[in-house]
Amino acid sequence: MHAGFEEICAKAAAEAGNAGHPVLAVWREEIERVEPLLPSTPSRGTFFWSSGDLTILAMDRAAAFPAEGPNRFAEVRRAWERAARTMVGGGPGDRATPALVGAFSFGDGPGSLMWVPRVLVAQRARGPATLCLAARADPVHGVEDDAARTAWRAVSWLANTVVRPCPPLPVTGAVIEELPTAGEWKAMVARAVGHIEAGRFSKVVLARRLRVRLPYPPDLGGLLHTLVGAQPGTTVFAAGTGTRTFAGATPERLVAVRGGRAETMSLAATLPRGSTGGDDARLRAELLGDAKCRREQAIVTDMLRGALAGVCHEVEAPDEPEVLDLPHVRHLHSRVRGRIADPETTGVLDLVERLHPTPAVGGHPREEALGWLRAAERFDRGWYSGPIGWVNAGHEGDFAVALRSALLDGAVATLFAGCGIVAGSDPERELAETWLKFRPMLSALLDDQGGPR
Ligand SMILES: C=C(O[C@H]1C=CC=C(C(=O)O)[C@@H]1O)C(=O)O
Repeated sequence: MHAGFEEICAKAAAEAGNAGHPVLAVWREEIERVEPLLPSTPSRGTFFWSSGDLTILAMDRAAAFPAEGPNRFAEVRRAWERAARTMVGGGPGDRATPALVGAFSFGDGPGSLMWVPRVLVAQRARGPATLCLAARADPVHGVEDDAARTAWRAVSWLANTVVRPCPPLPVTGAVIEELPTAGEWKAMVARAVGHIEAGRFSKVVLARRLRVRLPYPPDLGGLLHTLVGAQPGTTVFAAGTGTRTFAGATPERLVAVRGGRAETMSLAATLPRGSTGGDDARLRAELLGDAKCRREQAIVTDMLRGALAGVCHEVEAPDEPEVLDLPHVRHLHSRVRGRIADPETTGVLDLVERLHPTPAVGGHPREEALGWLRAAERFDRGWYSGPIGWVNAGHEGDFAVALRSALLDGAVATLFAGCGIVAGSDPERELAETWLKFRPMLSALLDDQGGPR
C-alpha cells in the first residue's frame, strides 16, 4: 500500500506543479473487514455512516469544501467536479467507493462542509472492506502530508478502531433543559396554526432543543454502537468538526443516486408505538386513516414528485402511503423514484439542491413557511434537519436528512426535534411528539432503557 500510494502522490504533485492548481491523489484497495467499524476518539474530520448494508468510517481531511448561502450545493458540486476530474486515482479497490463526505446546514448560514477524508473505510454487510487513502498535492509545496505517514496513520488508526465499544452504563446526575420551555413552544405551535388557518402557508415544521449536561463526555463509539443496535431502520451518522461532533439516527433519506436512478422518500406524520399488541395495531390503523396525517404526508409526496420530475423520467410514487415502524414512533412514508434524464450532468448533489428543504423539515409553500420559521424558531438549526451523506467520484451517493440528532460538545449534548404543523394541530400533542423524537438519542446518552416519556 505504501509504495502504490506514494507513487500516485508523486504523480499528483507533478501534475499539480504543471497545472498550477491542487490535485488529489486517491488510493483504493481491499482490506479485511473491520469489526466493529466505529470511531475510537473523535477527530477533525470524523465521519460515520451506517445505512442499509453500508458502513463508512473516515478520519481527517485531505481536502475540504466549505460553503454557505443558497448556492452552497452548487458550489460544492462544482468544486468536487473539478477535484474528481483532475484526481490521480490508483489501487485495485472499487472506484465507486464513497470519496467525499460531510453535511450541509439546514439554512443559508455558514457551516456546510464536505470533505475528502485522508483515511476512509467502507464496507457492505458481506465481503471485504475498501480502504481509501487520500492526499492533496499543492502546486508549490507538493503533497501536504508525507504519504508514508498517512498510510502509517491509517494502519495504526485501524488497529485502534477495533476496540470494543464501552458497555453502556446508566448515567446519573444529567441536567436537562428545554429550549424553549414547553409553554413557550406550545404558544409557537398555536401561532403557527393561526397562520395556517389564515391561509399564510399550509404546513410548517417547528423544532425545539433539549440541552443535556452529562457528568462526563459520552463515548462516541459506544453511542453509535448503541444507536445502530437500538434503532433498526434508521441511518446512524456522525460528523466531527474537531471539538464538536454531530450524531444521530434518522429514519429519513433525502436522496440516493445509483446506476442512473434517483430515490427519495416522503416521510411525515407521527404516532407513538402502542404498549400492547392490540394498542399498537389500533395506532397503526389510526395513522393510516387519519385525514390530518394523510394531508401532512401528501404535501411532502407532491413536492418530491414535482422536484424529481424536473430531472427524471418515469417518476413513480405510490398512491397509498405505507407505515414505517420504528422502536418509539411510526410514520407514514412513500418511496418516490425516477430515472435520471441526463446522469452526466445530474449527480446526487444536484438532487440534494432540488429537494432540500422538503416540507418534512421546512414547510409549504416553502418560502412563506421558511420566512415565518426563521423569525419564530429563534435558533440556528446548524446541521439538524440538513442533508448529511456521501458522494463518489462518479457523482453517485446517498444523503439522509439529519433528524433525531444531537450536537455533542464535551459533556454537553444539544438534542433537536421538530414537528410538522398543519391545520388542526394540537400544541399539547405536538409537544409530546417532540419527546418521542428526543427519546432514541436521550436513551442512548443516558442508557436509561426508557420507553417514551
Ligand atoms: C422534523 C422531524 O421529523 C419529520 C419527519 C417525520 C415526521 C415528522 C412529523 O410527524 O412531524 C417531521 O416532518 C424531526 O424528527 O425532528
